[in-house]
Amino acid sequence: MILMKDIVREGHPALRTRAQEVTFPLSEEDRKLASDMLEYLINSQDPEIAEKYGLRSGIGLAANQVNSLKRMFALHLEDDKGELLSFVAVNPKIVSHSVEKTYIPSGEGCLSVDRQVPGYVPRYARITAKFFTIDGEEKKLRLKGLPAIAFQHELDHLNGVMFYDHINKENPFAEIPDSCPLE
Ligand SMILES: O=C(O)C[C@@H](Cc1ccccc1)[C@H](O)SCc1ccccc1
Ligand code: NI
Repeated sequence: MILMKDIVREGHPALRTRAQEVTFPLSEEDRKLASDMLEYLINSQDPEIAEKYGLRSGIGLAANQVNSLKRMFALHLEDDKGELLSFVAVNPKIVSHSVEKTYIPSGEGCLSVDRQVPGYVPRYARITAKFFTIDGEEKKLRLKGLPAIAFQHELDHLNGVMFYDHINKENPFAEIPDSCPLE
């Protein structure tokens, strides 16, 4: 199982390196990595397991964060209708997005960042995402709200981008044009 010691932190080169596309069929190693990443998120959201193993709660985890430069990330969260979104996205892309932006008023955090970095992180409010499942099936999802934000946060990791790269350096809480805060 993935533990906090397996998650690389700021300063590790993997967090600033673009991950490489995965080829199908996935190797046994890649399938295990995908399964372990999703398992981490599920474990981290279980209070007993999280306390027992000292896991920070996460709704997303990208391969770069466990020092693997493969274009894969896991998401495990409920959408605003209470539907569970739980999958590993392989070779994910945003194929279209709204002009309107959104942001979390309390800012974003990251399992690879052991500090608070205050400020608004502008994200597209709605996205159409395409990715492959670990079995090579192509999926197309329209996301909004926290799922859309999480997808963008994780896709950033695959491109070596950290959430605070998007924060206005002059004024971290400057109004974001054409945006609506996450409810
Ligand atoms: O480090 C990661 O990639 C996991 C991030 C993902 C994330 C951050 C901000 C906004 C959306 C996703 C977080 O640690 S997950 C923790 C979390 C939990 C609930 C809501 C927001 C963030
Ligand atoms: Ni992160």
